[in-house]
Amino acid sequence: MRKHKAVTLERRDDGIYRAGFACFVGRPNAGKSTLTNAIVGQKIAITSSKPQTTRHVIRGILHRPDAQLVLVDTPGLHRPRTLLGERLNDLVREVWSEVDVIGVCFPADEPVGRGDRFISSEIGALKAKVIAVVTKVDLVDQQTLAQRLLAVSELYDFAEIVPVSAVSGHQVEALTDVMVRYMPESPQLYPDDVLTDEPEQVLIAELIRESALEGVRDELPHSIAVLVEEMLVEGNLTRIFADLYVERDSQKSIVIGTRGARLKEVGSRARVEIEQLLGRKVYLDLHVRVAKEWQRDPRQLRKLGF
Ligand SMILES: Nc1nc2c(ncn2[C@@H]2O[C@H](COP(=O)(O)OP(=O)(O)OP(=O)(O)O)[C@@H](O)[C@H]2O)c(=O)[nH]1
Repeated sequence: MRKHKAVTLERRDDGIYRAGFACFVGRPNAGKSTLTNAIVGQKIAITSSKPQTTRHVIRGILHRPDAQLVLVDTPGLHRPRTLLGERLNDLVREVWSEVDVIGVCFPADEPVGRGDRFISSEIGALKAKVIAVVTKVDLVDQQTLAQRLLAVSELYDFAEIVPVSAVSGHQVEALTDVMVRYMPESPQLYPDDVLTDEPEQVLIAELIRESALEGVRDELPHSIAVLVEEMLVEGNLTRIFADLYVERDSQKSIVIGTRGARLKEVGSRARVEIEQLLGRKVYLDLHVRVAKEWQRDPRQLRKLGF
């Protein structure tokens, strides 16, 4: 995933080392997290077929001999209905003002819509170079792709428009090349071996959250938060104690399932992922707790890391 030989040789000719920050934005489900993972080559952001599951700003770092690309993964911008929604939007704007390149993602398998127009109208006055990324091109035929590219080009004066598929890998390298081209000349920003600067606990909490969201009803995603309370390393084993917060008792029963069957599934699925992340054996202890209306309560939000 991180081999960019041909490109690297070409870049090195100009002898300039570039480094900087980039982020992908776009409507929910546009494929931002999957693309971030495809570029960095390791599962660091959380993907899900449910919209708006990426909450924390997670950075993935692409290291090349000629450049370093720091990817900042933001939650989707949306109409805020709760305090959490407002904070998420503030966070998105903060990230946008700090990056060198913004890649606006448009899923090739859906027509350009109101959400896309809204986002394109919000990115105008920033210092960053704005490029368009047409994602999931493996899902459409050439004709549909051509229509999308045209519709996207009419939305905004993008510096570039790059069609990609994070799943097949098509054009992912070309995309990183374009992004690197817009990075400023800069010394290396992070040491070679750093892939993300998110603390382990946050990544683990996100993996648990992703697992808990699988197969639940559409209204639940925003109501689940996960907090890793404790991690104990014992020889080859890491014991993790985590709390899964929901807003109402009824949601608690959904998450737990009949005689705890669902929670057990959530736990085993998450454990496999966490073991992959840590490269160690994991014992996972999950508790479901009700924090009434946590999304509207500043104290609870702070406790849960927002
Ligand atoms: N076929 C195909 N599916 C993709 C591709 N990229 C992403 N997907 C799928 O699209 C869905 C959404 O992808 P995500 O990466 O979670 O999208 P996102 O934009 O980060 O979503 P939010 O966090 O909700 O904003 C997932 O089910 C992915 O597997 C792609 O290149 N091809």
